[in-house]
Amino acid sequence: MIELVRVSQKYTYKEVLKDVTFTAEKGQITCLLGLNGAGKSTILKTIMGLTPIHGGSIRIDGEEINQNTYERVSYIPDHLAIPASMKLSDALRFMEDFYSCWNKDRANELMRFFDLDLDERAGRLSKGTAAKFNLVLGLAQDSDYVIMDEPFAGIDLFNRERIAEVFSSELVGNRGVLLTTHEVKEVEYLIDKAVLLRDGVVARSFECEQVRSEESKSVVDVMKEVLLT
Ligand SMILES: Nc1ncnc2c1ncn2[C@@H]1O[C@H](COP(=O)(O)OP(=O)(O)OP(=O)(O)O)[C@@H](O)[C@H]1O
Repeated sequence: MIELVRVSQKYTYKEVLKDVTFTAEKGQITCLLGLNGAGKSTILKTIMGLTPIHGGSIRIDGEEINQNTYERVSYIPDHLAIPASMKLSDALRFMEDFYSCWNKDRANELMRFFDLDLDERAGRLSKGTAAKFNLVLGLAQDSDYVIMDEPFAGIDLFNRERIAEVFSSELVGNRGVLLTTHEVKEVEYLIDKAVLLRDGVVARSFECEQVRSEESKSVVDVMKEVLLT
């Protein structure tokens, strides 16, 4: 389980996260939701140790985050971070050399799943194709958790559906997924748990199925109630 306990974070004097507490479990898709600037990307970066925290703690399967825990978590940022001139085949080779947890078979399977061309260069990919290749780079690592920042941003409906398919496939399997998205209406059927953030504070976190059955509300209904009032 990824566990944040009373995490706070500041950029210079601005307090961006305040006492953030929630968990993201293995085998579940947990979604961080909130308006622009609520602190979603900052939370993902703190879990990956990319930005320091000023209070609280972050644990992965009970262990405080450290160099070893990063091996268990793969991070898919909101942009493809490889040189534009690099061929996809070279990027895959680079990842294989760099990551001991790289799963070559899964990488090949994902390339086929998304129908990606090994000879294409990163800089020539459309936004949707770049997003798919970004998922390949993240999901081909044998990690226990996958963290994704806006995997659906700017992607057309049909490509979004193709990307969403991967979440319920063996390619994600029993891993824990923590993601952010603004496309909640379209993908809420995928989400097990929602964590609503308002101005760096967890305003509510809930199991989506429970809210559907007990309160007859969708995730968007709860978001409107909690974030817009
Ligand atoms: N490097 C930085 N320096 C200073 N402030 C920052 C920095 N990065 C983010 N912030 C501020 O932290 C707050 C949270 O930003 P963050 O990117 O985490 O929000 P978000 O919920 O992911 O937003 P969005 O939905 O627009 O992507 C914002 O007020 C933002 O201006």
